[in-house]
Amino acid sequence: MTHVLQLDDVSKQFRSGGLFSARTVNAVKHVSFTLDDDIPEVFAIVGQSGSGKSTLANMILGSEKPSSGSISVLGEDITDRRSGQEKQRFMSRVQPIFQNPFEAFNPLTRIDSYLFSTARRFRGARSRKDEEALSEESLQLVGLSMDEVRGRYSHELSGGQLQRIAVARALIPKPDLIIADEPVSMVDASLRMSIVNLFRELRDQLGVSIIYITHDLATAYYISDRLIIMKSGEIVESGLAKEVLDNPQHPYSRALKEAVLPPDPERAHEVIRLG
Ligand SMILES: Nc1ncnc2c1ncn2[C@@H]1O[C@H](COP(=O)(O)OP(=O)(O)OP(=O)(O)O)[C@@H](O)[C@H]1O
Repeated sequence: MTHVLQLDDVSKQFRSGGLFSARTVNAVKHVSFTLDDDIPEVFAIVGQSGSGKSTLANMILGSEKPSSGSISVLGEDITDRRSGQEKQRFMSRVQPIFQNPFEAFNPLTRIDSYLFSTARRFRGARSRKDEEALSEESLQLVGLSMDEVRGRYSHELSGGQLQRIAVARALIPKPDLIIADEPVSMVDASLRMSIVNLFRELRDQLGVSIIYITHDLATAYYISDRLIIMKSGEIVESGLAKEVLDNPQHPYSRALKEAVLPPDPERAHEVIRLG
């Protein structure tokens, strides 16, 4: 069986401070987990600020190198990718969605040009007609259309629309895995559920796996199949979302659940709607 993603005993240390006050931060400690190729899923990484979620995401995206351990995507170890071609192939398989859509899109650049350049780079589009067709196909998957996006700039669209466009852009290369790092924290509370629900729809329609990184246990419980809970760089609990949240074992997971979920977790979505 191939794995979409396999992390094996991954750790990351950062050294910070000056020459005489240097200290080591253990941002990620001995993290292992696997996402199987034949079972697309929404996999949540949950933890509070500083728990190591973004460092983990950056290592999976290849922008940080693990200090130890290995990461492989579809059976290929990503830590020793060399050529530009290999990098390009990897990027088409693993696509990111960032936290702040207003920062992800330059205010002076038309939004459609991000879609068009992704279509050229990853799908070999040669004409405007091809770029439009591939962009339209992806926008339709997120409930938008080229007519709503064509010629517009980021300030003319809402945070929710921009984040949907970011998802559409990430879908153009036909990735196997999407890494969404706090994708709804900058989006209006009333729109959050519709965006996170989109991840489940994409899992079912396209068979793409999604790593949903969040500090928000309620949305994670509501949309993910499996989750891991991180604290100080370590996984303190992992398993099927429902089983972990219905019966948390670690004191930290229990405290987190009590802090954010109503007594009846089936009603988690009500809390989310209230924001
Ligand atoms: N480049 C870096 N240099 C030094 N320390 C870092 C660096 N990046 C992260 N850290 C430290 O590693 C730890 C984990 O940070 P990380 O950003 O991964 O956590 P997080 O769970 O994503 O938090 P947040 O939600 O606030 O981004 C923190 O103590 C952070 O200060």
